[in-house]
Amino acid sequence: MIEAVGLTKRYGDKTAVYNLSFQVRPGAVTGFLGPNGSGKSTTMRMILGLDNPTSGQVTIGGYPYRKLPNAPRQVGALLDAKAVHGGRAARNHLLCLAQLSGIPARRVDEVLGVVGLQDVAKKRSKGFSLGMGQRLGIAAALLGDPQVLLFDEPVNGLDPEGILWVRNLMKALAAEGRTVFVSSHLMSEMALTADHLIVIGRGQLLADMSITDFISANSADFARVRTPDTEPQQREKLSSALTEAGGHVLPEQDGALRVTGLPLPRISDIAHHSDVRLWELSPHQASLEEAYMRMTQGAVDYRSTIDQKEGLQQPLPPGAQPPMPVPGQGQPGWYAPPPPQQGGQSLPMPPQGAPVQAPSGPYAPGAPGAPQSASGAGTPNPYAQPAPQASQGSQNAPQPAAQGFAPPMPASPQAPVGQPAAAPAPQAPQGSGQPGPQVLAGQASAGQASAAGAPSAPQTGAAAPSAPQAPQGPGQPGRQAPAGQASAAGAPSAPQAPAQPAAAPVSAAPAQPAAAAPTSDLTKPEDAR
Ligand SMILES: Nc1ncnc2c1ncn2[C@@H]1O[C@H](COP(=O)(O)OP(=O)(O)OP(=O)(O)O)[C@@H](O)[C@H]1O
Repeated sequence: MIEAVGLTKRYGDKTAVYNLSFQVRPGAVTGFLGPNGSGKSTTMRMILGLDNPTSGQVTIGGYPYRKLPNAPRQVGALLDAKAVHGGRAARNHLLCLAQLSGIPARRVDEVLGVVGLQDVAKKRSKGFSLGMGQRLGIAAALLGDPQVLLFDEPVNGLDPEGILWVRNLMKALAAEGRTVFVSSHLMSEMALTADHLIVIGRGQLLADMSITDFISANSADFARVRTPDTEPQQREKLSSALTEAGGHVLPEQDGALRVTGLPLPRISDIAHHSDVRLWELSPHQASLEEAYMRMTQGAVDYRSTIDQKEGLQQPLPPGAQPPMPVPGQGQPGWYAPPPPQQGGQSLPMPPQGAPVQAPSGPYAPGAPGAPQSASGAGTPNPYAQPAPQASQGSQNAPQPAAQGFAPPMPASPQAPVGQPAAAPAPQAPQGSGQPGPQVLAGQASAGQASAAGAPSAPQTGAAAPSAPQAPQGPGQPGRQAPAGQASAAGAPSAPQAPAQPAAAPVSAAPAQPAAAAPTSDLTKPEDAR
């Protein structure tokens, strides 16, 4: 299990992650979502010990990554598929990583087969397509047959078949009882892959719940009603009748009506009593994408100047006033109103200028049963800056609710974090200038090139150079070394982290290994080479 408590990361005056607390449990695929720049990669880097938290902590199986014995055998990661030595053949690349971790060479061929790169194993990776690079990165993550896997945008660049393969692979890995944490911007893919979601916006926790709960909490069922296209007056008549009955009616682009607030049988009765014929009356639920957009749109930092949130809002008829939010149903104009219990206040984000509110949710510091934040709680909320004057409205500024058709945000869209912060000067390496553990970034599961004579360390997925982490000292295996199995008791077959905190897996007992999943036996020390 991965557990973050009060995790905060600042780069100079830029707060990338703020007071983040969550758990990623074994036996499930946990999706990690958030708009661009919301702090996903930074969080993943902190999980992998590639960045130090400014405050708070994150552990894997109860240990910070750097203190995990034989981490490459316990944790595999794909952060940046391009973080490979391009001049090295795919197989040799994996072989280097395997050697650093004491993984038998035969495992290299296994994972090459698993990712479908066996035919190009001897080709240099610099000639690889984006998708082939992703596959190589996934192979590296699987190399140590780890119990915990992190993937940052794993389907990036993959063709449909590759996407399907990754989806099945993630599910199979989770079904084996592994912890699978995966970020993606592809909502449709997440909807098909993830069991649980952690959503962040501007570095703060927005949601931590099952995918079904997330959709129902951020959307609501609605009905599509269609009257004969040839009789527009029927549509008007029905629209009035439904509104009179307490429904909320919005026009769909194809001429249908989107009705919320009334059950289908009631809509049918009203149509019948109004003597209106129906061509369609169908129930609908918002998609994950709609729910996600609805939740996060106020936390989007980077938005096109021509983006009018098209598709999220119904255009207002000429001269019409924006509808008022409906208590218990949120703001009309969105795909669907929020569920009554949410009252349109689904984002646990602090109001502008308000005192710091720790993220709510089951794992929020201070919540019953929640781990206490080591620090971070009580620190000033970096987002609680004075709101800009309306006249200064920046493109990045979240749209305040006063704009009528903005979605029902919680107390406030945050004051804008502002432009992307210039990267602060990278911190001085604390070590001797060796390529630090960040060389593992691309494939953190296994030692990356440093010890294998590879060129300078590839950085993680983040654009800005993260501070080189202190090497753990010459000769110290750290994450690069193939140290014995984590459980140290010489039981390498059990890649469970020691002192696993008691936390029930989300899903039941691990299922049977799936065919696609790596199942090689890395348990015998003598197998290591
Ligand atoms: N090394 C760094 N120095 C300075 N700022 C950084 C650094 N790394 C990340 N940031 C900033 O922290 C914020 C979060 O970045 P991060 O890469 O974690 O976001 P993300 O959610 O992964 O974004 P995306 O979806 O675009 O990949 C951004 O504003 C980014 O500019």
